[in-house]
Amino acid sequence: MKDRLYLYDTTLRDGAQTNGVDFTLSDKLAIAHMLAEIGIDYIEGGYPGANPLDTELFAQAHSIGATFTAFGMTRRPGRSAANDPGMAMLLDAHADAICFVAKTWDYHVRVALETTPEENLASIRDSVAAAKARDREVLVDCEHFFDGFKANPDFALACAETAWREGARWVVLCDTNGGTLPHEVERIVGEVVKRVPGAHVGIHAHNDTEQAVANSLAAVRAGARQIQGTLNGLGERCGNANLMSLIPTLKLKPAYADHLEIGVDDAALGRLTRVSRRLDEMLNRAPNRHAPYVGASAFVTKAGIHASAILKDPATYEHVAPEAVGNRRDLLVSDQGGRSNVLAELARIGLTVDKNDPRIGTLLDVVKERQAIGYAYESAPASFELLARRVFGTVPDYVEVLKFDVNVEHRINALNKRVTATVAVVKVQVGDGEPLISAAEGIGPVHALDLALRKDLGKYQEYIQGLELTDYRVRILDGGTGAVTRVLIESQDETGASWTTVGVSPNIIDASFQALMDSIVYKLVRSGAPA
Ligand SMILES: CC(=O)SCCNC(=O)CCNC(=O)[C@H](O)C(C)(C)COP(=O)(O)OP(=O)(O)OC[C@H]1O[C@@H](n2cnc3c(N)ncnc32)[C@H](O)[C@@H]1OP(=O)(O)O
Ligand SMILES: CC(=O)C(=O)O
Repeated sequence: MKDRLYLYDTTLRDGAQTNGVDFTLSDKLAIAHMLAEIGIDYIEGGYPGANPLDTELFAQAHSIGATFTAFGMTRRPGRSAANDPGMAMLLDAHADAICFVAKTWDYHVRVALETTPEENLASIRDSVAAAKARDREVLVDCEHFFDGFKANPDFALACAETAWREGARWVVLCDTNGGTLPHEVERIVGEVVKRVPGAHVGIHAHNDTEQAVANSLAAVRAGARQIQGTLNGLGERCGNANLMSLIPTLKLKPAYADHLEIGVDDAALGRLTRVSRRLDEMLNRAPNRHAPYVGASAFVTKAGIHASAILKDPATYEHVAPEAVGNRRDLLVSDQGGRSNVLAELARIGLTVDKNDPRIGTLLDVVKERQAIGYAYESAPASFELLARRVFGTVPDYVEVLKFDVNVEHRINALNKRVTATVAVVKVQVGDGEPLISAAEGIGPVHALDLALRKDLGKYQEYIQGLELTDYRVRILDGGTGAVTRVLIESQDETGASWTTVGVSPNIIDASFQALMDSIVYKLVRSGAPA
């Protein structure tokens, strides 16, 4: 029989304290449903009464499917629970549970609360009793517990024990300032569980030494049975324990999975990567590619020696299977790779090639030469695909660019306003016909060039109608022989497919033009345009 370990999500409360994060009400509702769907036991919605959004959330969020929890502080010193407006908001909120934050460090009681240790203990007692009287499940977040324990263990333990004896189901030990180390957490939680049963002890770790996940696991090793954390590690300052790392660890690592059970099933585990990306999308943040388990690079290898072994058996260089968390494996082609990376990439793009084909070596040499002058094929798979298809002779000569010209003019117009006008002209040869000349005005040189290029490609025009440039990134590189510019362009088409191409040149317009041309030719190849 496995021990049940409970997961408590505080994305909507501590996560809302993240610098740069501002949830809307619909974000909060969507996140709450997403958390319930993956099997999180407790969802802390926010702090009713602290702001109109959180108050409204508790009016609207019903039947979430997890224990929906309201957060707030214990009664203020010198007031009764019945006469504390903050407590009243908390007790009136439509929540299944109430989580009180309580002081447990005597220094904080003196300096921040400006009261006595006895009054703090009374405040914990009264607050828990008031919530119990309203039939709520009660949790007490013991703020600064670890720092408090180091300064005055008797007082910190008295606070935790008071909460427990008054009927709190959970006494949650908080590493509020995030400075405690795993061996300290394990030792201190070990002391707490002698006084409060581990089945009622939780951990709330902040990530200020990047050990919030390790600290949470250390607490579990010492007997704690609730972990508080957030999606993608959101939270005050450096964040909270990242549930996207904790959940797979608890599910997939025998040290935990063999004796502990969480509410997340295997199917939900397989949706974790999607959940993580969805949160970033809502927050308009670029996902952390290097996030453990769910990051885009978590199961990607550039190294040739690794790729060669992975092709034989992925377990050689993977600690868990990417599919378990809904992620995927990728072997990239770059200057760090060998024939195995190239073969894997050729298979991915659907080019069937004998593994002894000498052109594999040729392609690898070209990639390495071009990476040395600034190309980055691992970031521009569409340009790699074109390069590979050209080496294997499968890209038709669709379009030949005979000339292009960009003119940027800055002037004062008839209304006495300063204006900058950019015009690009492109001359291309398509098949045997007359050369085609197109001009376009854009908001900048690359925009103008893009518009002119795509204005008239003769018989290929119909294939590129839905093509759109969606991102443009420039980096100046110093390769030792003077600065060169690397341009990465992301494009999208009417099917929603997107791809990235690269151009490199000492001249930014030239680099952009190469990336634009690769994007167009890639689209023609994708669309199966005839030669
Ligand atoms: C470790 C954590 O993350 S705890 C959660 C922190 N999150 C937040 O603070 C976000 C939401 N907070 C808020 O919107 C506001 O701070 C409110 C509405 C809660 C309170 O606002 P205000 O009444 O204006 O008080 P203010 O924020 O200035 O100060 C907090 C007060 O609570 C008191 N307090 C702090 N913790 C506790 C506690 N655990 N129990 C009782 N009182 C407490 C402080 O001593 C201070 O009292 P004072 O005004 O007499 O000095
Ligand atoms: C409660 C809380 O967020 C903390 O102590 O860090």
